[in-house]
Amino acid sequence: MIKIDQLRKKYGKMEALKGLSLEIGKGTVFGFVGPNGAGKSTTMSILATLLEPTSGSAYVGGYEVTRHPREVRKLIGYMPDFFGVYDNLTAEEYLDFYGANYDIPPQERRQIIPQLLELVNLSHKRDAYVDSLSRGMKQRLGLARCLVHNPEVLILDEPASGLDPRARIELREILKELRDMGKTIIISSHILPELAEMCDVIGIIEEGNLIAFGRVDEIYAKMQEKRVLRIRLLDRLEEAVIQLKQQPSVSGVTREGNWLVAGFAGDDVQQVELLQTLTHAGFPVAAFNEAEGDLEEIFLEITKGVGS
Ligand SMILES: Nc1ncnc2c1ncn2[C@@H]1O[C@H](COP(=O)(O)OP(=O)(O)OP(=O)(O)O)[C@@H](O)[C@H]1O
Repeated sequence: MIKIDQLRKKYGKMEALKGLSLEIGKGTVFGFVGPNGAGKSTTMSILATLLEPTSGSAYVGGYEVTRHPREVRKLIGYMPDFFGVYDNLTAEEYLDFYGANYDIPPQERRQIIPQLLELVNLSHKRDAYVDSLSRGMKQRLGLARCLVHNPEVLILDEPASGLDPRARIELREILKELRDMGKTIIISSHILPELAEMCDVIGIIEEGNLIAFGRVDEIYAKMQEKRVLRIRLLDRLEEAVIQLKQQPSVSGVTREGNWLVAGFAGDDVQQVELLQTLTHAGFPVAAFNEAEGDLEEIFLEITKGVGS
């Protein structure tokens, strides 16, 4: 659905994109991760036909963005990271205004707008002025705005930034609904775990280069292989080290005071079995838990070099 090929963008001497290439299939939720200034907004603006690349090409639904901007605009809904101010418009008027911009006839708009407000949980704010809405509500209204012409692709630039946890959950639920409707979604953030929950595929961009690209389920499968267990014993630590080293799922046992730290390649059932083995052998286990995996580190490790 989306193809980016050797995309470069220079702002004066500054090269914001240095030959970015990637492909996103139809119906995929793609998470675009990178620190501030990495080039996410630049890439998204090019896809949204608002910015010309210096060289390279980008396609949406088979249309090259610089050669067929009109066709591309019909296919996409774009939500920038900043909103303008709309002093005198209510939520409903705001959507109506954008619907009219897309030449949707008034009668059709009267049908679509209540549905959109319902989708983004803003039916009760239909007559509220846009400026009076909370940040989370404005984000949801912005999302409704990109949907007025029922686009196949959504390009959302940092939609979760500045939202409180509850507003983030609401946004995530709406994105799930949109994914179920078969939309292809590109969503950016500088926080990987935030995106991993709602995306199928993730790409990491740094200083205008794509440094990693991969499926989220593959990353989680890799995380399973790299689990770390922390076990606290009241006594008999050296004996327990020997016992643990005999288990095929355990590797690299080290001792930190009363704690044993062990690499573990197994599922939850095998983890329970390991605990049972220790307690049946009479070891005084006071604590048995799993250390949090570093998603970012594992992701980079398994997808290193992609795009370079
Ligand atoms: N209009 C512009 N003129 C000059 N430089 C720009 C312009 N827009 C962006 N840049 C620079 O290009 C680089 C990439 O910026 P971009 O906004 O694409 O990054 P980003 O990953 O979206 O970051 P953020 O999360 O901060 O939006 C940055 O160094 C930025 O300062």
